[in-house]
Amino acid sequence: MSTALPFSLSVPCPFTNPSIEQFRVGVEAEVMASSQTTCVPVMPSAASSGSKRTRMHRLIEEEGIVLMPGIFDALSAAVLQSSGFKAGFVSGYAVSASRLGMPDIGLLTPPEMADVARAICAAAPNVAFIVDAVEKLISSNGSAASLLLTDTGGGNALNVQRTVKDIIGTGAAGLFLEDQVWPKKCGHMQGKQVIPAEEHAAKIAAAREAIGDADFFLIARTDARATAGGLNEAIARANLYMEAGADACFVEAPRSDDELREVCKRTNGFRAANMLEGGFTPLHTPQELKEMGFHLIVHSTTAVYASARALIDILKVMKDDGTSRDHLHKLTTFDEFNSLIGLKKYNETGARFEKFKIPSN
Ligand SMILES: C[C@@](O)(CC(=O)O)C(=O)O
Ligand SMILES: [Mg+2]
Repeated sequence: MSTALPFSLSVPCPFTNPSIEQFRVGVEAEVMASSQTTCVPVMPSAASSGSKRTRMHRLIEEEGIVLMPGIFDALSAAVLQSSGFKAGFVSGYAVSASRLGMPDIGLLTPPEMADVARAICAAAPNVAFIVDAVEKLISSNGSAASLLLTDTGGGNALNVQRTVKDIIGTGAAGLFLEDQVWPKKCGHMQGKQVIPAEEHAAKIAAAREAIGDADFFLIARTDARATAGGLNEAIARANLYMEAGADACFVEAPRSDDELREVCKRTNGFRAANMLEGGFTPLHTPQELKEMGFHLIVHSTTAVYASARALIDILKVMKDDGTSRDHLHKLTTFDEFNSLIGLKKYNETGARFEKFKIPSN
């Protein structure tokens, strides 16, 4: 069985053998070497990730840190755009809930996610969206059998390339690609497992190749913090994925401010953080995260939780009172809502073509 990576690493790297034991030895060596470094938030360049400058690179340069609230359908995307956000996150957690009414445990399929992402990008064309890629692996639980399957079939790279091209086709500005074993779970749930680091690095390299010249930003996520290797392994993985061609890394679910700082101190390139209410990671403002050394923030669940809260509350009113008339302040008005979804613009467009109507006598 071949163990070579389909790309070359610019620094000596311990991660070329699929034995997870040897991977851990490499992680420990990296920890020893990196413990000498200090935390200085620096702005990486597009060139440092080996990719070209994209919409997302420009936003990071302009804003210093980019806040991307998670949204889940065309309406929430329209609200995001009208609120003045330049970037947003198409959250797998929230789409799974809104499209399927199901939890974020790997039930959403790639075409369902691409379909939602397409509607979102069309509804909010001024916003740069990062899509939480849904991407099923052929098999990947770290066992010899699964490695053999993926090595001989090369299926993961092909599936990743198809996913990436599908998401580029939706009009999105980038995606998250994560290293969880399928079926994946929300990063703040228990019982997560990750595929071998080399396998995910190969997927990142395959994604980079599929992106080609497209204006598209690749964020490599690792969920290894939740596994036996802990934060050290997660950091080593993030750096490996950056070497493989990611534009930014995302260490999911650090458990304290110290861990957030450690991620910034020891990972290379642009960094993303996830502020999930009720999750493992302490919540911070963009300024606080910027000072730590982050460049991108997803607030994955805020909008879907707020929507659910609003629906629960108003539907209780309806159940109890049978009318909304004493609670209109909790609703948008008729005019406000129509304007949100662009009625005026559609009416104007329609009017421009009315001259072609047959005159009535
Ligand atoms: C970011 C996330 O993947 C949630 C998570 O796993 O923490 C999402 O789908 O919004
Ligand atoms: Mg997700």
